Amino acid sequence: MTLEDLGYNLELENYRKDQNLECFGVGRVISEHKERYVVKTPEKEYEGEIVGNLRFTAQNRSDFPAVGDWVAISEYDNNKVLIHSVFPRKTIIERQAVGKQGEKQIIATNIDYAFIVQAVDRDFNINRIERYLTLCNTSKVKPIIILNKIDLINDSKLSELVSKIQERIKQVLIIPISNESQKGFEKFKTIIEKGNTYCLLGSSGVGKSTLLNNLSGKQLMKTNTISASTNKGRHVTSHRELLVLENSGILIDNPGMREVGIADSKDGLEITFNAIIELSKDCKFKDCTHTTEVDCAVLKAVESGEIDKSSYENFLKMEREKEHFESTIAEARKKDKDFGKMIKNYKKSNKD
Ligand SMILES: Nc1nc2c(ncn2[C@@H]2O[C@H](COP(=O)(O)OP(=O)(O)OP(=O)(O)O)[C@@H](O)[C@H]2O)c(=O)[nH]1
Ligand SMILES: [Zn+2]
Repeated sequence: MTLEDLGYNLELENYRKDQNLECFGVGRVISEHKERYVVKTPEKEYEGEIVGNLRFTAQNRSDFPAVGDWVAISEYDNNKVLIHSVFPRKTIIERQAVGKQGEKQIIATNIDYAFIVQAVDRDFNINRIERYLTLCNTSKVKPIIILNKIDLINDSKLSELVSKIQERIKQVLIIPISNESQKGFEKFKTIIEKGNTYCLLGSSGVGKSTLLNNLSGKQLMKTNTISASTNKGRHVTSHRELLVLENSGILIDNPGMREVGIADSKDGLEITFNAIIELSKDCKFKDCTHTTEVDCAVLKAVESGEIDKSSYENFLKMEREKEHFESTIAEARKKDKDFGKMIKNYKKSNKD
């Protein structure tokens, strides 16, 4: 295995030279739990710890290493390294931090492509695909739609579903597959390229773990088909969150990725709902909400069928969520500021 197999490239190497990091080794973070990292190099997997300087200069959580990061390291014990710095990230997938309104948490970095996995049975829902697409657009990760479990339907039903998606989502590759019958896998495997990093997005039960096992050629993730326990259908997550696939490519799959929603998606929404955004320039009012206004170009297009009604409703829903999210950030910032002011006044009054 080489560093390139792990996704290393010339751009990263140039950065390393520019920053005079050549005295350090290079590795990729493959898991993180409470500031304990596992760093992978072509030779080994190390336990990683960040150096004090990195901790002290960190402005916030996102300056700490995350799964997918390239880091400058030095070995200090047989299986241990110190992490000195984090290389610039090409892409970032993040979500709202649990319990912390308006704060973000990085789930993974440097992902090139996301497989948006959806099953053709009960799970099939184009709104949900749009949701994940928006996340991809926000994160600058390129999307590919994987339609799974096609063994459950016939070919004509499949082409019906594919054209339904294509009506609303243009220019995204759709690959129908079945883990069960292995149909579609040959084509699927050809799009996975060496040096590229992928992730799996999709709701619970669509077959992500099964797919991962199929791609890795090993049983890495336990899928529970029969489970007597209370948490039925839950898999046991293996320790490695980044793995090098059998033939080529790197796949990141961690618990956070499975719970990801939409965080800050302004630009993302604009790309996903490009047609709506374009039309809204023709609305009579600049601040048109496209709900009740007269001479609203968007509403007109929905009426005439030019814009899909469900796509429009999904757009409004995501806009509302985004606004809510942005106002919680603004509130949190204001609180911080007020607190800062209070401290300042306090210090001042103590001086006087
Ligand atoms: N018929 C059929 N069933 C499948 C296919 N792929 C996966 N399954 C089944 O779907 C169920 C859920 O699969 P998982 O791989 O655990 O789904 P997951 O997306 O990892 O779900 P979480 O672990 O909850 O996120 C299991 O019972 C699988 O055996 C398929 O191609 N066809
Ligand atoms: Zn409008």
